[in-house]
Amino acid sequence: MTERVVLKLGGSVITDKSGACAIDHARLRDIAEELAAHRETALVLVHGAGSCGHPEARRYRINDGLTDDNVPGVYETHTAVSSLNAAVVDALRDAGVEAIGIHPLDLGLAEDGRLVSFETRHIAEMTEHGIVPVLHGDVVMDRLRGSCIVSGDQLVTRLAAALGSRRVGLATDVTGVLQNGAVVPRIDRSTIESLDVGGSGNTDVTGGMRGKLAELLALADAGIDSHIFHVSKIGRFLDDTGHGGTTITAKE
Ligand SMILES: Nc1ncnc2c1ncn2[C@@H]1O[C@H](COP(=O)(O)OP(=O)(O)OP(=O)(O)O)[C@@H](O)[C@H]1O
Ligand SMILES: C=C(C)CCOP(=O)(O)O
Repeated sequence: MTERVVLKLGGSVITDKSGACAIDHARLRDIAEELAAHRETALVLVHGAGSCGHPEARRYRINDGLTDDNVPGVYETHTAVSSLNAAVVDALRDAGVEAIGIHPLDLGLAEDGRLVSFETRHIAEMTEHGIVPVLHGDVVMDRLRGSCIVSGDQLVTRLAAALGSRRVGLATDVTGVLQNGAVVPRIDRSTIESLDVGGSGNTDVTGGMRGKLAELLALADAGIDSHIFHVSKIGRFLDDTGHGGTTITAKE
């Protein structure tokens, strides 16, 4: 079976998270060039929402559930993050990567904030043909709440488990998980207690770094390690030559 790599581009690296849907096209071009140089890798790409989705999700209180007042927020949030998805796909295609956008709203169903169904067999099939599926954190219909936000981080864990991926990376705007300014090289359930991990510095409805680590520790429990590193180290992660960030692993 093809060894698939699941890579998430943090919303903080492809948008200016303090602005209003401010897409960093120059950064996207650089990332796309790097990924084009690794065309032999069977890649499944996920990206976060950054400033294209988090502000809408917060404004319409999507995670609190749907009421008569906030139904348009499903459209507004999905449209914002879909515009970012189109920009990511365009940048990749311009660099010669056979990328195609996939929207979780179309194929997922959640219950109390967690995906309960999510088709991945077509995604596996795409990678067999050199297609790079590009998914994103999204608003998803929820059987209990009406709707919820499924983060790119939740998608990463879901995809890695479903596709049997052993290489899972999250590129962010920080060099890794930091403690007193220094990168913590390894985190497991026993060491996380002693760390000071917060949310995001900007609008973020999915828990920032704290939410990310909760997802990745659950993935580690299922036997799959993952890596958080600076976006400039994507090439080194793909080459497995040392990303200098944090590895999230099961307790030894
Ligand atoms: N101990 C910590 N080490 C590193 N970053 C931390 C820590 N605690 C909080 N953070 C914050 O977490 C942020 C990264 O999480 P964030 O969710 O913003 O990333 P992202 O995945 O790029 O964004 P998005 O959720 O939009 O995809 C950092 O920019 C930093 O502000
Ligand atoms: C806010 C939306 C639409 C998705 C959030 O995904 P994340 O940026 O990966 O947390």
